[in-house]
Amino acid sequence: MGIKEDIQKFFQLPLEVKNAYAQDPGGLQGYGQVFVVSDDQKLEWADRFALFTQPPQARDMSYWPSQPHTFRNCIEQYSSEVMKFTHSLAIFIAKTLDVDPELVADKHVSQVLRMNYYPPCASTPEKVLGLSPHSDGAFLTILLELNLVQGLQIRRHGAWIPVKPHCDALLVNVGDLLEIMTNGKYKSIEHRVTINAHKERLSISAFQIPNYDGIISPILETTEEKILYKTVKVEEYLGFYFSNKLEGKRALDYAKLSEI
Ligand SMILES: O=C(O)CCC(=O)C(=O)O
Ligand SMILES: [Fe+2]
Repeated sequence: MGIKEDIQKFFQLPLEVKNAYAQDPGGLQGYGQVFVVSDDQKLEWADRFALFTQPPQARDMSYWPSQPHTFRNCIEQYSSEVMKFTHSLAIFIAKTLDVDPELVADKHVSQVLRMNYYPPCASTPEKVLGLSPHSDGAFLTILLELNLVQGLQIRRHGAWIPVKPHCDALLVNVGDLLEIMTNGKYKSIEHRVTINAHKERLSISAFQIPNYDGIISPILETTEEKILYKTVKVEEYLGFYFSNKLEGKRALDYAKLSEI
């Protein structure tokens, strides 16, 4: 049994079983919604289940489901494979920037896995969103779509462009922290998820994040290069990111130096 089947089975479990892993109020881990910052906010058409998976000492096993019985194992394996993949990707990114790979090595050492279940909405699919427009606060996000239902869209020159689903491919999103670190040479991508009228959609996001107590500062290629972003504390940036409603790339304004 693989992770795709296990995620599907987990979301099919009765609500009271899933609720044994419910998020604490204000918490990020467990089963529930995300980014609920006020009572009168419009909710997203989705169920989610998030786990801190890396480094291993960050795990709280009380959130790791015992059903389906292969799930914990699958999560663990998937998590470590994605870590290896992200590491090669980060080295590749360092090469494209002509910087020492050591400089990026600690930027993706933490990982949060988030599993997303988007039920169909037969009556008014155009009136709901599975996930509001946002860019990811992470350094890199590795996304796997579990079935071939279209839903993910990216914003390009103001227009929403559907991303064709692939079940056998990993999709890589540049996150805000990579944008800051590259002084804007890699731009985080704004995206959202729409809802299908008849079919459910499932995906798993692996947010690759730097050490929580570290900092991110723009790496400059030349001394003449203008610095466009502030040096941010990772914990502070993510704290700011998670305490706000998702709103396009608004969170990144926090780190932008004003244009002169
Ligand atoms: O479900 C998807 O395709 C995207 C999920 C996503 O953007 C996220 O988890 O941040
Ligand atoms: Fe995202």
